[in-house]
Amino acid sequence: MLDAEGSPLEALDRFLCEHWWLKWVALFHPHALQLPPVRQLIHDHCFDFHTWPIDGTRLNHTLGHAHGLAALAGHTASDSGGASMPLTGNSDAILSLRQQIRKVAQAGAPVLIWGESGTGKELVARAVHEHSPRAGAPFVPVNCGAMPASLIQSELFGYEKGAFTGAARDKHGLIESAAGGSLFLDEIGDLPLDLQSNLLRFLQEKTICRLGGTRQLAVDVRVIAASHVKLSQAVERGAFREDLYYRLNVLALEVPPLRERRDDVAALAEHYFSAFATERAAQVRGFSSKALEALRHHNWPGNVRELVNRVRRASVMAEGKLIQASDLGLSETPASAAHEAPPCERLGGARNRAERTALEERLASGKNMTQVASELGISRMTLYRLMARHGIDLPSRRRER
Ligand SMILES: Nc1ncnc2c1ncn2[C@@H]1O[C@H](COP(=O)(O)OP(=O)(O)OP(=O)(O)O)[C@@H](O)[C@H]1O
Repeated sequence: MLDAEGSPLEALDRFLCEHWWLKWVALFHPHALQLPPVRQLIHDHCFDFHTWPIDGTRLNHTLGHAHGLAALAGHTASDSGGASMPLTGNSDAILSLRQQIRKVAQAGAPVLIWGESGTGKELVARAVHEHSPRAGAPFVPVNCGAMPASLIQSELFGYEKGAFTGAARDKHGLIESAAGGSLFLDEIGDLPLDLQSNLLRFLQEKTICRLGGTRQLAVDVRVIAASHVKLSQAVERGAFREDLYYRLNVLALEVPPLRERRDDVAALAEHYFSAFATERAAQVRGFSSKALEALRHHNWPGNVRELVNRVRRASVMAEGKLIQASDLGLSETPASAAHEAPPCERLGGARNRAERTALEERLASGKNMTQVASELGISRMTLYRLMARHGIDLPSRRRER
């Protein structure tokens, strides 16, 4: 329960973004509801809200309802074998992604998730489902890239007895298994063109026809699709139907690569270090600072999946109390490289510019080198070294007399 009286709403908003997977019930004084930011906060984050004085019966009802839905979501996640774990990370990119997921979850339109391999697209799809009104119904993941093209049709749409040799009885397809819930079509770009037409028909008409069948069966399923290739480019190449692309691309979510949200790396590493607690070597207590630095500077071509694998391996193989960079299969970041690497680049660049400006301003004053060095608080040797590094000439008038 929240009482926003006197709370800085921005901090509250951030807190709620970070704890987005909980179902919040707000309690306000009636006059607070006049404030647009409070109304926005309720709209963005709350399952329900109440005003003083509390109506016990209504509150009991709300809490029971919220608890019931949360329990259902928990069961669905474990039934489908998936982790109901929230997205780890507090980078601006992840905060904004969580906010978008929460909004998208409430709508009924298809969702298209784009991101490099291993960035967490499936986790995002599960999160959309678990925060949607469909949370109590199944989440059915299908990897279109991993399934032989010849099987996809019958797997997705099912078949009727006698549809082909060996079809001894009617079989529900995966779309029907997801009834009331969400169907996650991973690597949708790999779906053969003829099946793209069938999927488009399903999205338009909300009915399916089993293989070998003639009846149109109504099925209520929300489609969440994901791709690691930009589908707009696949459309240009003629590999993906343009009409299907527009149907799917109503609500688009982009999951950024890990190298663009390095602030999340340490949190993810700690998270998975704890998650592998039962299988790790008993003496291992955590990461050395050099290991954390190496993690931060690695470029993560395999994104979060690569991080999970490296941390898992290191947790098992580490011999000391602390995981070293070598246990993670990474080389230690040399001190100089640490300053050149992308996250420090901007700071390094700003520092360089400030240094050069300070040098040029002092040198322009026409004072001799001893005076300039002393005003800058450095030795004459350091001054010469810095001038050489910045390529600043040594004009004769500045030369030491
Ligand atoms: N923000 C995150 N917090 C915790 N775990 C994450 C996060 N993002 C990804 N993971 C983990 O990284 C692994 C890869 O994630 P996922 O399978 O969702 O990626 P993907 O983008 O769907 O990959 P692909 O395109 O190869 O199917 C999983 O083990 C997932 O749990």
